[in-house]
Amino acid sequence: MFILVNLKAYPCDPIEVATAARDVAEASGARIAVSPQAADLARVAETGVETWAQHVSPNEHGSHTGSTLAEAAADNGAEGTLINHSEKRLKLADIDGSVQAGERADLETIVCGNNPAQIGAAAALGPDAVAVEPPALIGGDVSVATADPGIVEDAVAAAEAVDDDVDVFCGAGVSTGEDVAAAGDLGAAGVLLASGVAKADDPAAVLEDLVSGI
Ligand SMILES: O=C[C@H](O)COP(=O)(O)O
Repeated sequence: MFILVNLKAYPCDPIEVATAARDVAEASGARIAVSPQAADLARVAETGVETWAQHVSPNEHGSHTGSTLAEAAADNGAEGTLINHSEKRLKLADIDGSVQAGERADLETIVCGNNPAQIGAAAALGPDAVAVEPPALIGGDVSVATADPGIVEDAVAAAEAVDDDVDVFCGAGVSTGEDVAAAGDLGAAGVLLASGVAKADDPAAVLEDLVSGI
């Protein structure tokens, strides 16, 4: 199970979380990545933790003010990128373009979707993985794997029906090792989480608990 921690725009210290994630990953052998704000990519990557962008634009180099180029993310240490997160929705053509941009820059790609139908459509665009996140459960304290296990199972089936090379992640409300284990039991290859770590008083302790569920 891959544990991907999205720091969103929470007022946490990205270096504290990155350092804790690196240490827990090294001690446990678990795959843990941290996804900070674009402006923090380089200094988070310098800690040695696996670093992901929260978004990349579909654009190539050119007159695209305000864009986040996949190449720039990669040059600043990103190894992968989220695309179409529930809080950064894109048009279909732009999701496709961002997946291609990620591939162009050698970034791993995870396309997010709200439900199994969107997950099937996302899988058809050829990302490395997709992540199902019911918006109503994001930021809450009940894991998607507990509150709505069917949506995870249906997302796994939807992706598999399109392309069984595309891994399925789930996210929303994941904060414990039990949540990670439950997600794995439903067929998820990883979890996408944010508030459980980014808002924690002791991110290292939460990460240690999370990896206990792998
Ligand atoms: O990117 C992370 C997801 O939106 C889940 O967020 P959450 O763990 O705060 O529910």
